[in-house]
Amino acid sequence: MSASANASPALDAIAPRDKADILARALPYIRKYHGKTMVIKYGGNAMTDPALQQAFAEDVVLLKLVGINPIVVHGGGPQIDNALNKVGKKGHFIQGMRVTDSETMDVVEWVLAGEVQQEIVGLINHAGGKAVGLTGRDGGLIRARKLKMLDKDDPAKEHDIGQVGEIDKIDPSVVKALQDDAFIPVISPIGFGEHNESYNINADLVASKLAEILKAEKLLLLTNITGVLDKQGQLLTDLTSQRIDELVADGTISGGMLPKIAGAIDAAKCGVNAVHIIDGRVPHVLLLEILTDQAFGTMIRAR
Ligand SMILES: Nc1ncnc2c1ncn2[C@@H]1O[C@H](COP(=O)(O)OP(=O)(O)O)[C@@H](O)[C@H]1O
Ligand SMILES: CC(=O)N[C@@H](CCC(=O)OP(=O)(O)O)C(=O)O
Repeated sequence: MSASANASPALDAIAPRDKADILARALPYIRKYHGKTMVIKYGGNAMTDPALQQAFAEDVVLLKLVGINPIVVHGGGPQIDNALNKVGKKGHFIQGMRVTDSETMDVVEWVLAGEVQQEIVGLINHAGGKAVGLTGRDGGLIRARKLKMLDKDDPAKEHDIGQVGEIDKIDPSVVKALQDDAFIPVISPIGFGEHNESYNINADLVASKLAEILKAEKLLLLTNITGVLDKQGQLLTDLTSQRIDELVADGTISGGMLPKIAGAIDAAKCGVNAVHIIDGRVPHVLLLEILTDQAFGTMIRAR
């Protein structure tokens, strides 16, 4: 494919000098982030449009080629729902986590580690990168245990949500080896337990923990909304731990945003410099977020 295959009339209309200026403005960011790790959570809801998927893959490859280390953790909630529907089952969530009986676990594994992961790997490789798909089993990456879920209104009450895991330990050696060797790891959020059983782990929580363990410079959680919204639907551009507690307590943050925000705040508290929840529906949002001064979505700060 020639470099001009992606040209658009709008881009062609920009004067050469302005084009050069736009490219040159990325230099300070490339210098700042060269050699740094960025953990990117690619949400299942953000990966439904082919043009956006291609833009995502191009961004990941470009970051790698300028010396930044992207690590992709993918979700696939809607894709799992579709597969469950085909076998006559309906997805059911409690506090943002999928209730996972053993039949559902089988579907989760083949959808995430099969269809979804391989599609992302294929797109990145087609864009010129060297992506490698992993699950938490590979190289002993994610050891997990059964999640103990307490009811958010009544902590004396416990929900049994089946084979949903919480992370026990991350061994990042396989990820480090791959990233040092010019590969781009693409990780499915599946862990293994002490009896070799599989666990379904929320992808935001995997991305957050990996960002912490890898001492990532940034954690970017790509989703299908502009960021965290208040009760009136306005974007909240900056959130602290205390404000998040209030928004969870009064029900402003719910559903899939609950594990996302929990992971984000943990990563921020554990030293990840910049944690952002951003809109994966914006084409090339990764390049815009990392290599320009454009602010996107919600930034999460420990204090
Ligand atoms: N306060 C909030 N601000 C923004 N989104 C919220 C909020 N509370 C709940 N949500 C829901 O969380 C969803 C994002 O979580 P989720 O569907 O799990 O996305 P992903 O697949 O990207 O992880 C949003 O689309 C929205 O429906
Ligand atoms: C326990 C749990 O809920 N696991 C998620 C894993 C996939 C995921 O996190 O996908 P998104 O990022 O697209 O929501 C699930 O089964 O849907």
